Amino acid sequence: MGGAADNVSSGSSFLSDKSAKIFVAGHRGLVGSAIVRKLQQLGFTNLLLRSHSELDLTRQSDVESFFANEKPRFVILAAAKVGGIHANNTYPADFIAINLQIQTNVIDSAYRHGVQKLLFLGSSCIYPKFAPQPIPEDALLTGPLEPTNEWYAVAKIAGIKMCQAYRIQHNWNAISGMPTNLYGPNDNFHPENSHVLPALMRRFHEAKVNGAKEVVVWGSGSPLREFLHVDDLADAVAFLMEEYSDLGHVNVGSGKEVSIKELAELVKEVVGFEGDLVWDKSKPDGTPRKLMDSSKLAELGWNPKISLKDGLVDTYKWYVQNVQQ
Ligand SMILES: NC(=O)C1=CN([C@@H]2O[C@H](COP(=O)(O)OP(=O)(O)OC[C@H]3O[C@@H](n4cnc5c(N)ncnc54)[C@H](OP(=O)(O)O)[C@@H]3O)[C@@H](O)[C@H]2O)C=CC1
Ligand SMILES: C[C@H]1O[C@H](OP(=O)(O)OP(=O)(O)OC[C@H]2O[C@@H](n3cnc4c(=O)[nH]c(N)nc43)[C@H](O)[C@@H]2O)[C@@H](O)[C@@H](O)C1=O
Repeated sequence: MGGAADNVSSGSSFLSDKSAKIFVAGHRGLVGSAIVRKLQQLGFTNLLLRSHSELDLTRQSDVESFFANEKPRFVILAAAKVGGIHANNTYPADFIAINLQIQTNVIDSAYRHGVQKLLFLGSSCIYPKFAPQPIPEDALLTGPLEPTNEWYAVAKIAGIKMCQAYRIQHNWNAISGMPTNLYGPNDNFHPENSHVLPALMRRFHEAKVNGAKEVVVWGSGSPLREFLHVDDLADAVAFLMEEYSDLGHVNVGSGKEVSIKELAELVKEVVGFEGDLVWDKSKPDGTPRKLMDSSKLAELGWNPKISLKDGLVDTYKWYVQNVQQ
């Protein structure tokens, strides 16, 4: 099959045709749902959406038939096996296998069925555990990974490299964005398998409602993390689809870091829990620090807008209206 090489030079912009067919893979998740909201705000009218039960992206022949039949013009790949430190550490086989399957099937089928441009989403965990801070894009593959999520990270690194390889060999327009830790509406609030921010929001909320005196928080509280509201990420994705078509992956962060202790205090305040924090030091801390250098994206012309405090207030409002019992 011919692939999409001709489309790289077609020159038409992402934003110029609001009737272009765009496949948003993973549209019911945290990131995919924010991207759908953003594209709808921008006026796109032809979004191609399939739930996991309608199309299992780990099934190569189903993905192949889907692309052959639907022939989307753009693809944003936000479907993945995703979880926090505990899930990554407990299900390493799922995190490496499912992610390799999804991204390999989608990227290869998209190329072979004439997709004009694809954006792959990785994660800040691709970088070495002890990378220089803030972490520049060229820190990739310069040292050992954080053991709690190396399986997921290896899959994500393979995704970046696959996009680069298809660009080099086929002149195909595949790009990669590396978001920092995200949060917002439609996050996963599972008590064990979620990321820290939704986990704490739920735990503090339930403690407040039940009149509990204390809440357990994992680890030492000292690790530093950078958080970005998912609506900012969705805005950056639309920006990259329009403005960026090159080999290197692009960091997408807020540029602001907080310790897990500071985050816990902030979530506690936003939720309105008045009890104490108890630290469970038997749980892993993970990477000590993970602040990305997002100056490449800033130089291209994009910057985040939503502060952590405002984003937390917005997310807690959403949680109370949509998730809590
Ligand atoms: N959340 C974060 O903090 C960060 C996320 N990212 C990246 O952003 C992307 C999206 O993450 P996020 O939105 O948080 O994850 P979510 O878990 O919220 O959403 C993932 C989506 O992928 C779908 N999916 C999973 N497996 C399959 C499958 N086999 N076939 C079809 N669909 C599938 C899920 O559907 P279902 O729920 O039905 O299984 C869900 O809609 C990922 O690539 C992730 O690596 C990067 C950095 C940080
Ligand atoms: C986005 C990124 O997310 C994962 O990496 P992580 O940044 O370590 O993610 P996390 O949100 O799960 O934890 C952050 C910190 O917070 C502490 N912590 C406290 N209390 C809870 C708690 O209740 N739940 C969780 N999950 N963590 C807690 C926890 O011990 C850790 O020190 C990757 O696996 C990978 O998926 C990835 O790319």
